[in-house]
Amino acid sequence: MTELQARFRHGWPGFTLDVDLSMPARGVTALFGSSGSGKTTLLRCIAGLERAPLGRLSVVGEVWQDDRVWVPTHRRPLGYVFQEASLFPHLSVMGNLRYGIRRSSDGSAAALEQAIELLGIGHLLERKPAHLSGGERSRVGIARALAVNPRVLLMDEPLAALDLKRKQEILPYLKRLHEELAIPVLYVSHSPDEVAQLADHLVVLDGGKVAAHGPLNDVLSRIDLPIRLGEDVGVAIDGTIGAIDASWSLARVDFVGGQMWMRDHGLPVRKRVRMRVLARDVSLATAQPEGSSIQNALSGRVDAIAPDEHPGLVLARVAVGDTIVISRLTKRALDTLGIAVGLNVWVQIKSAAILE
Ligand SMILES: Nc1ncnc2c1ncn2[C@@H]1O[C@H](COP(=O)(O)OP(=O)(O)OP(=O)(O)O)[C@@H](O)[C@H]1O
Repeated sequence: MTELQARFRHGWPGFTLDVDLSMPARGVTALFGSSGSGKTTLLRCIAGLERAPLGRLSVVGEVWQDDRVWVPTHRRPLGYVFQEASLFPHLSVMGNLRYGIRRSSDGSAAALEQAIELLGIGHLLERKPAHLSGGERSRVGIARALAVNPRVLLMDEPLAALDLKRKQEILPYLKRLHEELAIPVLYVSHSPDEVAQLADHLVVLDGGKVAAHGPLNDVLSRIDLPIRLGEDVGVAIDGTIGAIDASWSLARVDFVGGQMWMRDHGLPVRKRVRMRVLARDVSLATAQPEGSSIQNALSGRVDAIAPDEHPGLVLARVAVGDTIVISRLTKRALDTLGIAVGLNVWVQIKSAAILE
């Protein structure tokens, strides 16, 4: 058994968390859902801060809860990162990191060193928390959680308290965690953008239940989910930089089923990238577009159509080879062009963001 398996039924009057999930043993699983959907309650059950009767939890082969076993929180080798990193003001950064380790049996000098390196805080070790920026404090908070050499890292909206600039500053470090940590990371977020940048897997919670669960793009490309992302509906496509056209400052991203030209961000050929393609930036045509300023036209087939939040709009799911994109179009366009499931169409992608 190599993954994280969690089965809990737990709640209060008016709310029940009712989940039975298997999450991968490494990589970032994002827990996404509206306020009150049970994301924090699920993390707290995993941490042992809530005790769901008849619950079952095993983390990478080790049982932390079942009918007979209950490992108390302080014996669970886990890191928990909250919105606000509550550091001890009288201790230096190093003192704060060491304090976390002393309380755990699993912390090791190697884990501490790796955490300091991963979060890029080596130059801050002697500082007191009062002399750190919000972003630096968050990085120290994450390093402290990692220094105990956890078997799972739980992160509850670690960026929520930061402004946009600080978020941008810290995201590269979170991406490194995603690439370099060999443990499962459960990451609660309200932000579809953050989820698209960081997650490999996505769990969508709705009213305490799992509305969808699976590899990131399988879930993002579902257009039938009750939870709607509004302007943020879209997919994340993994690919590699296939070529650079220096004369036009463009980079070609190759993915399963096609290629797209995008603005060149100086990334080298063969670099793996993730593209975020929002449904509002994707239009459909029934004939191959000519004389269009939109350079990325891909041939695909409509495989589902669903209503959008707005009564005048619909979402169409299109398979471009093995890659799914979503287009948001008006009902009138759908009707006029005769777009229906099974129709071959041209997909025009006006813009896409490269998420390294
Ligand atoms: N100890 C508690 N006693 C009673 N109700 C609680 C308790 N903890 C949470 N709740 C309720 O359970 C529901 C789920 O809360 P939870 O914090 O898990 O949601 P969430 O998805 O993390 O929300 P948010 O995104 O706002 O943080 C909410 O309705 C909340 O008010």
